[in-house]
Amino acid sequence: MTTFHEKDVGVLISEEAVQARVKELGAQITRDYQGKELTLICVLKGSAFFAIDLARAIDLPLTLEFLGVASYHGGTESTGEVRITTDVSKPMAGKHLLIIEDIIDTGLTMSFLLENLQARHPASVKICSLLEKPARAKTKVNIDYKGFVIEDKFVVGYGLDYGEKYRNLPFIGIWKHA
Ligand SMILES: O=P(O)(O)OC[C@H]1O[C@H](OP(=O)(O)OP(=O)(O)O)[C@H](O)[C@@H]1O
Ligand code: HPA
Ligand SMILES: [Mg+2]
Repeated sequence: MTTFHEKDVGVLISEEAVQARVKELGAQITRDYQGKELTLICVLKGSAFFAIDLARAIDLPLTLEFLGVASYHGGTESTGEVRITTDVSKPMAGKHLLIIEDIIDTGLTMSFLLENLQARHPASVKICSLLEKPARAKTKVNIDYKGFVIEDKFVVGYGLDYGEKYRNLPFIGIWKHA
């Protein structure tokens, strides 16, 4: 049992609930992309755990790409400046892209990603996010595959960090000191 977090983090969405929802999303994506060549864009670092679990829940021959961006720099507020830290390994032209995110909070990261990827002339771009926090939205993002809508709390776990910590918790938790 992991217990290091208990003073600082309370459970919001259990490991079981997260895993059940990942399986449902995987089944839905499998149905929707039949006959298409799917490329999953795992947005580092936050979506790494979700993207890997989701990839295993999709019954299709897919390609996995990693794209690193950062704007929170370990804190609880977006700096508003999104930077690419690692780019994908191949041209994205003509591909069916599904961007995988852990959370859409202000929406600034996803707006940046959409604009950046659309400029590479893919066949299609859709969005899959495990979490949406609508209370903080600064720009409207249409999420094609959504895991859970959450309240206006800073969350950690299952890829999400505070100061680079807590990504390895298997559940979504609320950071108690924000
Ligand atoms: O909707 P937004 O307000 O833009 O917030 C969402 C983004 O912020 C987090 O990334 P972060 O910049 O913390 O980098 P990380 O994934 O490496 O933690 C998260 O993983 C999303 O990518
Ligand atoms: O609530 C959050 N937690 C961790 N990282 C984040 N990045 C955007 N929102 C969050
Ligand atoms: Mg972060």
